[in-house]
Amino acid sequence: MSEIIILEHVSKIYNSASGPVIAVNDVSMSVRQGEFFAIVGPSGSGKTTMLHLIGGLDRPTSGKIIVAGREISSLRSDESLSRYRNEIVGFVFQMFYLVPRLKVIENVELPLIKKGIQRDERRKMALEALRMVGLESAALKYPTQLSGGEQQRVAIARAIVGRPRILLADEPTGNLDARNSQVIMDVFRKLNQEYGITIVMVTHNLELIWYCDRVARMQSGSLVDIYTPDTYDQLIVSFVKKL
Ligand SMILES: Nc1ncnc2c1ncn2[C@@H]1O[C@H](COP(=O)(O)OP(=O)(O)OP(=O)(O)O)[C@@H](O)[C@H]1O
Repeated sequence: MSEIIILEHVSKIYNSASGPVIAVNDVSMSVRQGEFFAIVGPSGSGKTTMLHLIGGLDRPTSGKIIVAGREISSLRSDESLSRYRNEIVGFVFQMFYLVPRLKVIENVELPLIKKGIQRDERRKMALEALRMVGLESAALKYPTQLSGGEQQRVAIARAIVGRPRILLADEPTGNLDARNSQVIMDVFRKLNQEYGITIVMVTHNLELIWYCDRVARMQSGSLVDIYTPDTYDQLIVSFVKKL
């Protein structure tokens, strides 16, 4: 399996009013093509910052980030980072960020308008993305007519409509109950296994790690360890000890 995301000695320091904050501290790791990868850790440990660095939403202070063969840490202009985001990654957040006055299918089409894709093709691609998340039948509804879990599936369809190789998800089940969280994870598993999309997910919820191939644990900006299913018990114990 080849490595689609490589981080080499990556650090991110924010300058806040109370002085510099080391959000990510000298992290080196990689994610393999086709992997379902999670990042866990307590609040403030640097998980979201890691995801933003991988997704080109932010730039590292030092270190190298290579995604799909491109060194994104050396991209200087906002345009080149934005092009990278449009071509390679899709984002899903805890909030769904759907436009309430647009129909579901129109919400899913939005990233394609930015890419200049024609209407008929857009419709086709959006319907296919909705089919991939099992929501084709909701295409003509409005977001407010859907449950929270369904709205998150629409947000996922919007994230994958441009066929990204990597899906980055930040607490994607944070606003959902256990049942809907499970549905979302089943959708991720399908996208990962059937469509080969590499997934990197940040989560607080340790129940979700069982869906993942590997899990990185962050603590105070540092990568403490990487776990595989045969060592998830140790990961859970390390969390319980902190309670
Ligand atoms: N734009 C910013 N300016 C200043 N400090 C920041 C900024 N973004 C993040 N930080 C700080 O960096 C550290 C890591 O934040 P980050 O959001 O990555 O953690 P997290 O593990 O995702 O936390 P949570 O689980 O609460 O979302 C925290 O101390 C946070 O306050």
